[in-house]
Amino acid sequence: MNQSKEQRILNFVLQNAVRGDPCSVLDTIDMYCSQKEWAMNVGNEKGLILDKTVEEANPSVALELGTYCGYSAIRIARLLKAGAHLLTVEFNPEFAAIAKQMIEFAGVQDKVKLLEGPSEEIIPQLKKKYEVDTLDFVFLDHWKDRYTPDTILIQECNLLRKGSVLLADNVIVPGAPEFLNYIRNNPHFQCTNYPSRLEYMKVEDAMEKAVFLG
Ligand SMILES: Oc1cc(-c2ccc(F)cc2)cc2cccnc12
Ligand SMILES: [Mg+2]
Repeated sequence: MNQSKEQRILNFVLQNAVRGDPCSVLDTIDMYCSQKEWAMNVGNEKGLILDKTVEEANPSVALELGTYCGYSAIRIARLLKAGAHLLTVEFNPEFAAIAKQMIEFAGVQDKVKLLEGPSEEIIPQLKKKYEVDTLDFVFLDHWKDRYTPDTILIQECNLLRKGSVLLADNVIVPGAPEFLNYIRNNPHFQCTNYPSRLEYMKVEDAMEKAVFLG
């Protein structure tokens, strides 16, 4: 059975990156996906925006929707303070299996909890099953038609507090126009747009930050 692209990316990391060194894993994924096979990692350009947003938020509890191969989970986890942790949700079992190995190779597994399943099922479980009080940071990077319903669900589950930071990838490409309309017209959020480029491509993309005002 021939390998998936995601398996090829993982193998390239296992053979070329430094075990326990998150930055070398990120650089190796970026090298493979810019030179060999495009893949939907947030990449280094938008990754720098993600870094700055995470550093500014300095979250104790972070949530990621859309793990894929684990690139942004590693990117976020490497910046977390002692005792802080990231919960990352992946619906696709093949992707989750790859991400688990990628996260362990990078050495950030103690800071990351990978939850496999649909976001709409997992979000309502966060308080009771995963002992979350509130989320300090949320990275939305899953299917774009889930951005709005999951943002509403997160609010309904009382998971945000004054100052919680949401950051959404791909608001230009593939695009999340309905989410932009929802969040920019919602008086409970203060929004900022960060123009950038689609990972590994000379194509315009952007990230949207939304701070919950309570
Ligand atoms: O960063 C992403 C990029 C794309 C994408 C796919 C095909 C294209 F031609 C362009 C962009 C899809 C994503 C789906 C989920 C999370 N992130 C994505
Ligand atoms: Mg993305």
